[in-house]
Amino acid sequence: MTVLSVNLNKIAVLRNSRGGNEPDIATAANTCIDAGCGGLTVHPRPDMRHVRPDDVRVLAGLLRGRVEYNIEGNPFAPARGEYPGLLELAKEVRPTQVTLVPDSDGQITSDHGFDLTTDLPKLSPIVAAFRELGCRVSVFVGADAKGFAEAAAAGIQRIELYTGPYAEAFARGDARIELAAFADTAQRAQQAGLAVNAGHDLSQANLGTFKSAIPGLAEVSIGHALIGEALYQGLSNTVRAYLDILS
Ligand SMILES: CC(=O)[C@@H](O)[C@H](O)COP(=O)(O)O
Ligand SMILES: NCC(=O)COP(=O)(O)O
Repeated sequence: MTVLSVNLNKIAVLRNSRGGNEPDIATAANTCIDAGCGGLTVHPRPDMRHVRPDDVRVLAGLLRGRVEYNIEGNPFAPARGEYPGLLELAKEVRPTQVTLVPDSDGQITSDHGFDLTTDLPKLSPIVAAFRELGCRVSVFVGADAKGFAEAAAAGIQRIELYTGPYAEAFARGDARIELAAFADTAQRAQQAGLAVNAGHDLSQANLGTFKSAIPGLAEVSIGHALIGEALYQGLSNTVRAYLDILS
């Protein structure tokens, strides 16, 4: 069974566009949990465009003992203003999982993973710090990733496959090359003892094909497409509700 972890960043983006608290991230979280998701994901960034540190804290209280909590971010991004840094946030809220992503400042969204063959020496101490807090540690990587045995020895427990290139190829009509690369990477990671997560631009259109190609896929985190699809799938009901009020 692959866990669906719903990424709530886009709820925060919509809310932040106006200030105030609508749409409310706690209501969205409860709705996803009631619908049966196995986890919730947030990706706070120092620029505060998405989910903010206070959201991370509110969700921690709301989720505890109900579903898994996955916090994504760059562990090397320094504290800035209200953003205390990923390790400090994890110290406060003790998520189930942290997913380490090498986002640079100002990046619109995540577009690459860590290179385990060169980044492991700098990742190792921070991985140990997260493990000491009791967090499962996953590292965001691309389809060409290597160095899994060394990553496992450093305490990394999972990889998250950056599926953006797969989603693009699928949209172009032929993702066979990308799927084969991800399947090979997943198998090599699993053979080294790492579990395999995946995420970025997964959607109702492309998820089934991806899941079929990756046996043992542990978790998918999905936000952008899922929230967009929720608008389409809920829009007619909502228009009808307004018409009822006006009738
Ligand atoms: C690591 C990853 O792929 C996601 O965390 C993604 O970056 C989140 O999406 P947003 O760009 O919507 O914050
Ligand atoms: N880790 C990927 C994630 O949380 C969601 O990515 P996206 O579905 O918003 O592209």
